[in-house]
Amino acid sequence: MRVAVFCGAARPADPVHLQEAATIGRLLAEHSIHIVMGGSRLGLMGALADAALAAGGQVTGIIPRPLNTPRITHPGLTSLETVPDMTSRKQRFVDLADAYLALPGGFGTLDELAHVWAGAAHGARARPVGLLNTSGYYTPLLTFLNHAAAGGFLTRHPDLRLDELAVVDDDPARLLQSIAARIDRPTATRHAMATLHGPS
Ligand SMILES: CC(C)=CCNc1ncnc2c1ncn2[C@@H]1O[C@H](COP(=O)(O)O)[C@@H](O)[C@H]1O
Repeated sequence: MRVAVFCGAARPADPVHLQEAATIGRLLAEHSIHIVMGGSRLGLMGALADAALAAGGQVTGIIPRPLNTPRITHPGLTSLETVPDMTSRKQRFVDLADAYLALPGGFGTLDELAHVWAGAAHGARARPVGLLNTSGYYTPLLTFLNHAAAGGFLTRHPDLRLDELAVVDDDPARLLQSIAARIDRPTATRHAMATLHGPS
């Protein structure tokens, strides 16, 4: 089972975001969930990958060729795929992932989230999306999405419900548990993720 993780490449103002990225990386690795991510050593991406690899996890980086430099690319990933550009990378995330997780991030993270939401809105097979809402980071975005839904802008696909867009939690283990409950995949994987308990 693979989870695509979207998260910031920048150094966050509050180091709690790096700690939470590391916690998510470790939890995914401990439950043998293969991580697919942007492939960078920078920011939350680096913290997540370092922790997952230290816990024996599998981490695949998908990196656009122009960004594949020693300064940017994580040197220890279990596999690295280069793609021509950012657009191809977003498609690879969709091709590979059984679920998506967004940690705090900037335009790149928002772009990746919007890509999967837009796909679901236009009828692509919906897969669970989790938002790690550390310190309420995503609360303003959720307020905006409710505003957009109230304005009638998110309902192009008749089956799309706003509460299905994302599972939101500020606790990494609880978030992963909620995602696990929604994954339309083999029971063994669901069972592995369902053993996640509480913050650690
Ligand atoms: C110095 C420089 C150009 C660093 C950028 N280095 C990057 N390396 C790998 N993936 C990235 C990079 N920047 C953005 N991304 C993608 O966009 C997201 C992060 O962008 P952001 O920091 O949220 O906006 C990640 O999920 C990743 O898939």
